[in-house]
Amino acid sequence: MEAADRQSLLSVRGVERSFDVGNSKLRVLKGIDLELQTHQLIMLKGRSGSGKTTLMNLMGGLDTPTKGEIHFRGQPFHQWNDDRRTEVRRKDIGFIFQAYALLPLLSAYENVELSLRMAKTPRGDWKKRITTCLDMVGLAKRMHHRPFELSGGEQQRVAIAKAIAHRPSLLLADEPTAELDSQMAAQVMTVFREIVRSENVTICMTTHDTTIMEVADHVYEMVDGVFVAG
Ligand SMILES: Nc1ncnc2c1ncn2[C@@H]1O[C@H](COP(=O)(O)OP(=O)(O)OP(=O)(O)O)[C@@H](O)[C@H]1O
Repeated sequence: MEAADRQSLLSVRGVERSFDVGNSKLRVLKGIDLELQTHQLIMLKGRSGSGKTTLMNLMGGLDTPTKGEIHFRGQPFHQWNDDRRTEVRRKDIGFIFQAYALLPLLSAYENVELSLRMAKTPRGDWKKRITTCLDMVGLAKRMHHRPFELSGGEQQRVAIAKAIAHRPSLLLADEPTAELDSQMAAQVMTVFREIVRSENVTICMTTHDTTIMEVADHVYEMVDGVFVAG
């Protein structure tokens, strides 16, 4: 992908986020600027507690900034109410967060189906899309297995299929390789690179793993609520 073919997807400008803790304010993000363009794989690194997850929650519209602006596809995300952000989230953003993990009683196929249902994708398109997504992550043969019948790496790949099924333009992944051994982590990264190329999606993920940072288009390093030059 040539840089000239990319377009702005998400822009974070001067973003701050504080939390009330008892009688005091905890300043977690202290002025963040970040630009995501289409067709990119971007990584956020930083020590535990530096504010990465807080930023990802803001980028995904799960939370709103105390100060600053977030524009998603040129729209003022930071000014929208919960309902409007939820609507965008269901249709145009995918998450691989612990809290959005697979439902244990549903098969891989049914887990992926769930995001199409939530995004109100026409039912007639489900089967083909679910099969395509599970195929993309190399799990077409195991689509009727439930999570407990799959390895950690396979479960994470089902989570990827689930997160991209509704064709989001942004995929946010919080530590998607943290629980995986290095071989499985490498597989997940291969899938990520492939879907950035084929699915018209931008991926922004957090990681502590320096070995996988090589495949990123850009790595932002967060230290104590601000980015430092990497
Ligand atoms: N809702 C909240 N209320 C109060 N404090 C919060 C809240 N959310 C996050 N924090 C605090 O903000 C700081 C940053 O947390 P955050 O989860 O963003 O860090 P992180 O860089 O993602 O760390 P990790 O790598 O461990 O996930 C922590 O000190 C955390 O306790």
